[in-house]
Amino acid sequence: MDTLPEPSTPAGRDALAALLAEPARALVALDFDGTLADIVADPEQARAHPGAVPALAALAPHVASVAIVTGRPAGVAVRYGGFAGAAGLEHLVVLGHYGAERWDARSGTVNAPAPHPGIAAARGELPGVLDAHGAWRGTWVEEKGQAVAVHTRRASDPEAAFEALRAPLAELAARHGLILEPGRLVLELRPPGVDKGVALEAYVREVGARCVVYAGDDLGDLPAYAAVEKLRSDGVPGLLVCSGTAIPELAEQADVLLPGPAEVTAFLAGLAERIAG
Ligand SMILES: O=P(O)(O)OC[C@H]1O[C@H](O[C@H]2O[C@H](CO)[C@@H](O)[C@H](O)[C@H]2O)[C@H](O)[C@@H](O)[C@@H]1O
Repeated sequence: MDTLPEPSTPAGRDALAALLAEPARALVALDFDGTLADIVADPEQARAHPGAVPALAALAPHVASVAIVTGRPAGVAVRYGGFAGAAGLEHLVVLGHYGAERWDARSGTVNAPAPHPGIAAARGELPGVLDAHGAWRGTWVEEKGQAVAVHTRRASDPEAAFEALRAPLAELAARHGLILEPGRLVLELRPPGVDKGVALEAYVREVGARCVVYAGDDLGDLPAYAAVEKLRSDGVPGLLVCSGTAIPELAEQADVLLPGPAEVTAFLAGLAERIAG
């Protein structure tokens, strides 16, 4: 990316200017699937764009921190991202399970809470609930450890399966003290208590960032966007980047709208280049 895209809003332009003026005080936080990795039919085949690690590694030494904030288990995002042991990413942090888990490149370890008992109970009932509501051909269950997700992308009618399963899965989640987290053709049953907004705000405080960039593509990124809006109202400049237009609410709020992970990667590389001069 020879020239950085001009943010479409005054707040976005202020944030980009603040970042370029004082990069050492900035946090750059990114979602994984759909933002750094292309959306693919099989979630186990998702991998970071080949330019993502080099771009993040070029940027990281210039900013206060680079973090991945994902709905994936932290260890899975580290593996699919190719983040472990990457030169330049020695301080990378991955906040997984919407912030409930954390992997630190410094230690190479994942910190995770005790599993919520509702997950095992809901998992046990899930096949019966799926059967009772159409047993959509091609529906796939992702075992996430701290959560369980029902994917409809490969169902015979992905949107219809998503809509048909939404209410029964919300009911199953509620019965076991869980919440239903909807995403791009995925319905996830997970413990309550944390979201990407809570995680982002806490991490901003931890690193003392005075400027934030957040990039995302999905419904689960809306709380992070809201956290950036709140930080802005507290005087911390924030730049909202959206990858793709799958979620119109996100695209409409963004200061910078990019087509997908290839362009997000180019944007990160462009930032690094501009900062390095
Ligand atoms: O917070 P994220 O990093 O964006 O993770 C959100 C969910 O991403 C994955 O599902 C999505 O990507 C899959 C692979 O491209 C795609 O097949 C699926 O339709 C998408 O919803 C992942 O499987 C989930 O566990 C994450 O919560």
